[in-house]
Amino acid sequence: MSQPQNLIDSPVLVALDYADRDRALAFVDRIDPRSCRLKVGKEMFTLFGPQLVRDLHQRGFEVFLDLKFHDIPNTVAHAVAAAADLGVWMVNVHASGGARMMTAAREALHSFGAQAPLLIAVTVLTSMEAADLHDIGITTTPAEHAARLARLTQQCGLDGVVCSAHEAITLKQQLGQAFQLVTPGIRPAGSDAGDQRRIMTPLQAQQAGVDYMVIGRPITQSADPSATLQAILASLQEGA
Ligand SMILES: O=C(O)c1cc(=O)[nH]c(=O)n1[C@@H]1O[C@H](COP(=O)(O)O)[C@@H](O)[C@H]1O
Repeated sequence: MSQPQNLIDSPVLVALDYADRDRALAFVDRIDPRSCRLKVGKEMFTLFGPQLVRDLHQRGFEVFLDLKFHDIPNTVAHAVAAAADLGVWMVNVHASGGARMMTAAREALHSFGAQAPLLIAVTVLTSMEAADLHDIGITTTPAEHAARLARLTQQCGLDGVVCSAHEAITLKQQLGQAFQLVTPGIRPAGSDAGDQRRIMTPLQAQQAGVDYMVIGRPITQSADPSATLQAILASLQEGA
């Protein structure tokens, strides 16, 4: 295990969603590991596997392994333990996998002690709105459904949830400050929403009390990704 010990204070998690490893690393090599953490998701992990995570660790970055595990409890428990073996800083599952699945995932991390990654659960994807939930038989609002899944996640002893920044204020009130909120669907003013639906600007998310904000395309697809990241960090510092 080669987990970097950055102890960084930045709330920004850059979603490293590139199909090209060289382009991804060219960006990574231009930024400081103290300025953000990196999220490796399904695209890059499928293309480049665990070696990519090791390469990022070697460069001093902490990594959120975003594979959103959702399977039978035994399979998810082993997958989460494999992520811990890789030394990642954070790993996630889908809360809709249910209480037994989330509990199995948490128990799989016991033996890692203080080296265990943060374990969080996805509530309602930020790309989903009420009509999408309705299609799959859920008739409550995204906010109500996210709150229900977040409560279940906390009861199972996980560290926090992935949700929309729109839900942050209510979830912090209901579940307490220590329960970590990770919010994708972050769009600096004027940037394209793309497939995201429940969005907020970085500053609004910070003011709503989120712990970590995931930002992908507004940074990675900008003409100068490292300058865009710096501008976002500066706007957050001004607002703090
Ligand atoms: O778990 C996630 O990170 C996640 C959950 C969610 O509800 N919505 C969501 O967008 N994500 C991830 O966050 C990133 C958002 O990227 P951008 O939309 O490009 O900023 C992507 O890598 C998604 O896979």
